[in-house]
Amino acid sequence: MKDFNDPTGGAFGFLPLVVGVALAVLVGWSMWWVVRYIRADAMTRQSIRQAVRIRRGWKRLAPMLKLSATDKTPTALASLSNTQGKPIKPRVLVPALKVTHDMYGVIARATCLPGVGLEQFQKAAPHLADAWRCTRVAVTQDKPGQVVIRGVRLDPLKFKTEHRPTGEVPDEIARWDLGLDEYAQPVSVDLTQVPGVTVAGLPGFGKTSLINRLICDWAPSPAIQFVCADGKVSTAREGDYAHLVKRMFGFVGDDLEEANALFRRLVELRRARVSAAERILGVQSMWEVGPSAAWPLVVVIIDEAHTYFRDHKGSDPKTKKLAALAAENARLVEDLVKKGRSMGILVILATQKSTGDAIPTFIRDVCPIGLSFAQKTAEAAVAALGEDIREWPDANPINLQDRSYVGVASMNHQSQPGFTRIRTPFVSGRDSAAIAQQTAHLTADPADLLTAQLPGVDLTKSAPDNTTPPMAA
Ligand SMILES: Nc1ncnc2c1ncn2[C@@H]1O[C@H](COP(=O)(O)OP(=O)(O)OP(=O)(O)O)[C@@H](O)[C@H]1O
Repeated sequence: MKDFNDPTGGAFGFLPLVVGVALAVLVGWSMWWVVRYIRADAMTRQSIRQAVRIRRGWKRLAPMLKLSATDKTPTALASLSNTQGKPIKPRVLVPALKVTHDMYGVIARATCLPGVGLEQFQKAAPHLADAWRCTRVAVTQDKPGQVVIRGVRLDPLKFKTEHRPTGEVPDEIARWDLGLDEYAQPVSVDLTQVPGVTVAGLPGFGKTSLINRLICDWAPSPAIQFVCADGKVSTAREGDYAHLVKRMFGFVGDDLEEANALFRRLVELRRARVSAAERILGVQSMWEVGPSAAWPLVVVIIDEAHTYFRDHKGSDPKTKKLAALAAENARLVEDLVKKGRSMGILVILATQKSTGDAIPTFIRDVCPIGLSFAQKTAEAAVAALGEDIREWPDANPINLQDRSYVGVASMNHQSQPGFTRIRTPFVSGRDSAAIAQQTAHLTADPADLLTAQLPGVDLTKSAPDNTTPPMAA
């Protein structure tokens, strides 16, 4: 019954209930954390403890690192309550910090303050790394008024990872998931509108595994077709692509003449597509409408590319013929890289050779994305990634020669300055074989798809750019 003499209106009657609810929430929250902690692996537990330490120490650490601001203007409340006219102490503002964790370390989000923004946090990053006991700390800004501080306790580049392809059609066409960067953030590149990619590196450091992943992730899409020239083998039954060949509409080994015929066939496909684009797609660039099963993105993989381009020196007829074939191969591949993009042709060139002629510079320089696994010399790194790598010593692939860096590559992307180091995952031969088997029925020759859509039309005649290069002597 309501007590009309109680001036609090009976509010204290609810106090036990409120306290009870608050305690229940606290116990529930603590239990949730304990369960989370117990279920986590050893590395994640360390990160949880690290995150707790960071939260606890932040109020003291921030002013020491000049990551605080002093507000000298008294608040309205302080002015009102200051009846004795004493000087009011300025307030020290500390950025609010929210910290989450993962197995490698912590991700903290801090609010900016007047005079304390991205620049100040970036300057303080080495000291934050020391105070938080991190191998490295990076500060970025993902929205105004807030910075993201990524601290890694362990070097993500040194932890081997594995990727198991799902066999599902990718959500986004032409997105290449590469792995994790040095801050354990996922790295992927958009290969739409990209004419070519180069992949270099010492033997056995992960080039093939990287390309395997691309094929396995993309193979379930009928809008993508693959073709391969592998200079390391003589037949498709040998080597790294033996199990993937089922998902390829063409394959050649180290025979220069056969490779030449394949490259010519692809250049002819490019020309036929140029003449058919308006009629079939209604636009001049495939990327305006995107690839489809009828007009698929053609991924041309040229592995051990130096086999096809290397200079053959000698005056005997056989050597002369090889030299002419190699020169023509380079011209044909240059054509594909320079003119294939808008027609939906993407060329991926891989090589373990570390000299400038492995992938001719006139081809390398038109490939906007370059990746290099370990290299032995500075010159080899330049041959793989261009002159700029000299200015980025931390990312130079000559520092990746330790076996713990098998699977780690340095990448440059023409749209961004600098280089990113990436831990790429291992893809097992068994998994890629299974994907190739499951998706083999999707394999189709893009030239046949084209003629099926325009029966009776001679696309080689109507092509505006129909001068097929002369056959090698
Ligand atoms: N991303 C990776 N993570 C861990 N280990 C890897 C990775 N990639 C490759 N490896 C290991 O290295 C071995 C060689 O890899 P891969 O065949 O991809 O090298 P490669 O650079 O293509 O060599 P080559 O130039 O001789 O063809 C693999 O069998 C595997 O044991």
